Amino acid sequence: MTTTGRARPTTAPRRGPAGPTASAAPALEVTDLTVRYGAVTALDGVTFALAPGRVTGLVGMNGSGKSTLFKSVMGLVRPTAGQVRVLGQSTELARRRGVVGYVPQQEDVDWSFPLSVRDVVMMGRYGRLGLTRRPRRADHDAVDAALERVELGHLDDRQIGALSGGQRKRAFVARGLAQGAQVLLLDEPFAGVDKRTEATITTLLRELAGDGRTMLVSTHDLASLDVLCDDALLIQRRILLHAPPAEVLRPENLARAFGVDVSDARPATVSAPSGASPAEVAR
Ligand SMILES: Nc1ncnc2c1ncn2[C@@H]1O[C@H](COP(=O)(O)OP(=O)(O)OP(=O)(O)O)[C@@H](O)[C@H]1O
Repeated sequence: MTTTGRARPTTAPRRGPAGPTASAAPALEVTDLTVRYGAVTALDGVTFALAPGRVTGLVGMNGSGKSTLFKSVMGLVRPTAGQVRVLGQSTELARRRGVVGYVPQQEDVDWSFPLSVRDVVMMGRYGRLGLTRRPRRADHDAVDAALERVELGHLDDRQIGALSGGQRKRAFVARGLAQGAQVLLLDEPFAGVDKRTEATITTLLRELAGDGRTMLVSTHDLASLDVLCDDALLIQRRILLHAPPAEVLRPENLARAFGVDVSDARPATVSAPSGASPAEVAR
């Protein structure tokens, strides 16, 4: 399986808003989810469902609740109200069974920690290790397969912080694969990576969706939204829109989410000279 160096895909395979898997049970179902941190309401009645095998972008300004949504799906924050089901299971069960995986934001990780790439990917197997916590043949095989899938097999002994930004993201995707995650949450996987690396990660995520995995990806890179995603969620504490990328990128919809006129955000005109996306400019 080769992903590195592939040409940038021109667009995500179109499945339409309903798609062939629309009749399948949702891979991720969020119902009336409200999360408050003291006086701050981070999420307010969030409701949506994702069908299996789709890549969905999560688009919203800073502080709109994207990370809180991810943490809720991972069972790391307790909802004030509402519920989350992953493949029909509670968040606690889904996390224990490893069916949901998380690729964190760059700044949420201590990269100086003395762990190799292989150690990080092996973490995906922790839920399956016996009392001895000693990996068995099947665990090593799963880690090898995951590393190969993301093309990091040759760097497995390297300290995790000694990887490039894009390689670090791929290492965490591999952790999710080793774990057997069917639902992957990726928190800004394109932050700080160059265009070529972005294309490599995009191709990898599209391949994983082709296998039937479901991905929710927060991104400020609006120009690439329709290359990566089948659908997008526009969020501002609540879900403003759940639609194909072209619809979400309509200036009037972006203006609702960002509170300013970001009409330059249309894909054809989005490449601002600074390289910053309109969403980043709008911060
Ligand atoms: N632990 C916390 N305690 C109090 N308030 C919090 C906490 N975590 C987040 N918030 C607040 O909740 C709101 C949503 O934050 P969240 O981190 O989910 O947004 P985000 O969309 O991920 O932002 P960004 O794009 O900057 O990562 C913000 O107003 C934030 O200040």
